Amino acid sequence: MAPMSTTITGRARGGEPASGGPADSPFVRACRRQPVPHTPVWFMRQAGRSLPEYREIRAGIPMLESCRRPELVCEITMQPVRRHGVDAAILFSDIVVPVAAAGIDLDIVPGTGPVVADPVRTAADVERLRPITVDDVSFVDEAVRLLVAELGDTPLIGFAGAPFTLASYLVEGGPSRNHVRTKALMYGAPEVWHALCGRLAEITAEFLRVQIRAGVSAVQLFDSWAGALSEADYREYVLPHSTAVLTGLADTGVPRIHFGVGTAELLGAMGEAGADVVGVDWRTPLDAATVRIGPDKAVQGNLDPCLLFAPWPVIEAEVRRILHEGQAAPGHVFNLGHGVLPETDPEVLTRVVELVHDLSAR
Ligand SMILES: Cc1c2[nH]c(c1CCC(=O)O)Cc1[nH]c(c(CCC(=O)O)c1C)Cc1[nH]c(c(CCC(=O)O)c1C)Cc1[nH]c(c(C)c1CCC(=O)O)C2
Repeated sequence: MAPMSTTITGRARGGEPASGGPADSPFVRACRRQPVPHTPVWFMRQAGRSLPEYREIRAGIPMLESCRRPELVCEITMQPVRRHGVDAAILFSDIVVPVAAAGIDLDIVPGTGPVVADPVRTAADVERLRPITVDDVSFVDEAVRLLVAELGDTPLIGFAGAPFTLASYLVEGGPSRNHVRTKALMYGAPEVWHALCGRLAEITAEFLRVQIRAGVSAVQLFDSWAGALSEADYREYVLPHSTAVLTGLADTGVPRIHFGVGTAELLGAMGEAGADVVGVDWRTPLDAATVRIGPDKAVQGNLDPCLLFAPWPVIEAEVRRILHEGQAAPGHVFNLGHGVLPETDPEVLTRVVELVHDLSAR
């Protein structure tokens, strides 16, 4: 990793790629559907419990507290970059960080996920979500600035949770299998639902703008649980809010990635929300996904995270297949179809990075 010796000048503005720097990296170029020297690769949840160095440095520090310490965020974000040689870093944070900053009392419980003390289910509850400014998440601003200086030519991905996925945690009060209460609110009190998602869209957009102003090279909007919806309901209840977030960032010129799980039927609609890149899970081959998404967007994915537990020849064959199918798209960022599982052998991840680079070298 080349240390950064001068000020950052390589970042793209207004969609014009500068030469050198992260804006000219294979990852950002692939997002923009430009020619690349090799297919770039990173992994969702690459920073986390699969790494012994992560478990060591996090020991005794609660998750949300870790997200609020810029030096620690910087170190955890760097760990997978150093170890695996991935083409992008992703900020160590969580989708509920801006919601906590907006005034919602919540915690991230190990082995469970986000837990909300008083779930949001009425119009009065929605009022508890106040808008955020950079001052509410100054630790994120600081962490991104530290990272951009340390990463040099390696791009940093900022991220946020999309309104539906955030709303699901807020309405259910925690992780949910069927999103029953969320859907009950959506169908039963659509005006409350839209007010909630409208506020979440504003918070999310500001959270992403803070990261963009601090220097991230791309952003990913995680709508992890959108696959629970039919396309018709997605279009009616979710798409307007995700569109507000993504199209609201168009003026920044920073590539936008939009990802969800189980979204085979939603890929076209998710692309319409204003993404440059659509993330695809392992259920849909990338060539089929490209037909649904259209020829003007790149794709990201889509190795099944469970495949990393298979014998190496099986993994190798799958990586080859995905690289081949990814050629149907105008740009391909190699990734998993969802996050790295905590039990994953990190050495396998490193080998996958090498393999993707070797097989795709042009
Ligand atoms: C749904 C969602 C959440 N958080 C996130 C999503 C969207 C992505 C997805 O679909 O997986 C996003 C997220 N959360 C985290 C990142 C860090 C960056 C990365 O390396 O990808 C990112 C991008 C760190 C984290 N966020 C969390 C951890 C684990 C906390 C720990 O290490 O103790 C990490 C590394 C906690 C968390 N936070 C959440 C869950 C479901 C969990 C796991 C709970 C558990 O199994 O312990 C909510």
